[in-house]
Amino acid sequence: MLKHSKILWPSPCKLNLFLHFIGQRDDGYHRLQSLFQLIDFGDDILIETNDSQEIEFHCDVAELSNTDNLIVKAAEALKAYVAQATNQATPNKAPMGASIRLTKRLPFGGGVGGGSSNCATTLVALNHQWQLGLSLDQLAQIGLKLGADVPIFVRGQTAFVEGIGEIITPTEMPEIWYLVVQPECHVSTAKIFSNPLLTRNSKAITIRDLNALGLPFKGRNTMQDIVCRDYPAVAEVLKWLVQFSSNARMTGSGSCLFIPFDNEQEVRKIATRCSWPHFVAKGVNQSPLHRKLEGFIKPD
Ligand SMILES: C[C@@](CO)(OP(=O)(O)O)[C@H](O)COP(=O)(O)OP(=O)(O)OC[C@H]1O[C@@H](n2ccc(N)nc2=O)[C@H](O)[C@@H]1O
Ligand SMILES: Nc1ncnc2c1ncn2[C@@H]1O[C@H](COP(=O)(O)OP(=O)(O)O)[C@@H](O)[C@H]1O
Repeated sequence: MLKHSKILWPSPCKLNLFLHFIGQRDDGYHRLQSLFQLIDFGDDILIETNDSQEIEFHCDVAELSNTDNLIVKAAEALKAYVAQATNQATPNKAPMGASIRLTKRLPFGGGVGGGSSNCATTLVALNHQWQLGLSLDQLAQIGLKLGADVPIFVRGQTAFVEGIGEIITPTEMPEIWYLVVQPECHVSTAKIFSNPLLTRNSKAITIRDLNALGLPFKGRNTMQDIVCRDYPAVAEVLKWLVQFSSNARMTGSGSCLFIPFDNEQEVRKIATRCSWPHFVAKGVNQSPLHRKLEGFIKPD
């Protein structure tokens, strides 16, 4: 019989240290190249499994407290995948119920991937707690249908990313500090992607070029100029950040911006002068989610 468990899981965020587009697929989706830096800061997801077949979801943010949430969608997608994989003649009767509570710290729709990370954490956590034994590959496949950035969080490693987010090459980055600032506006990802001025033919690079070209910090986010033009609140934060670092940059399709720093004290001092919502956190090569998972799997 399945032993029930109650576990608190981390759901970290990411920063795109550079981001450009090298073409479009037949379905219109843009083929990107990016360095996804995982960050040791994020939401918490508390999962308690139970004997029902129901997914119960609670969240401290009213706006996200509905079944449209990527957490609920992840749990349902996992159940559907298992149901399909199980021989119909001997349907899987194992209880797949859970009560899930999200504590939200990450801005949503800010380009830090909070929703995608919540989705990935739910897949990885429920696979562990329901003892499904699916591989990270299988979980990434399920996740990709729910969002392009989900597989990166399922893999849980800082990585050079291609395709629309499904081609992932882990790479080690210096584990430095970041100040992440959230301008007072929400950027529509779809709107930025549909802007005719967006550069869609950047020169494709290889992972070897990362060092040779001085990337990621010498790279750029090709969405940044368009977002700054359409959203003055983003331009205002960028202007404030560039006085502290020439590497100030937007993450994803915005609206959040960041500056990298080697020195924690220095970045924390700058943060005290920041009047917009913000956080300071460290870049990590391995996701805190996978560190937690390893803790369960490692022998004593
Ligand atoms: C560009 C990135 C980099 O991380 O931005 P952020 O979401 O983090 O800000 C992501 O890959 C964003 O992917 P994702 O988060 O799945 O985008 P969605 O909001 O689902 O996409 C909204 C719309 O943007 C377009 N879209 C999205 C991804 C992509 N590679 N090409 C596209 O053309 C599609 O029209 C899609 O319907
Ligand atoms: N658990 C969740 N956390 C955050 N956003 C969610 C969640 N579930 C669904 N969403 C929806 O997904 C959208 C994008 O979320 P998010 O991944 O945080 O954006 P981004 O990739 O720009 O950081 C949000 O605006 C929200 O409407």
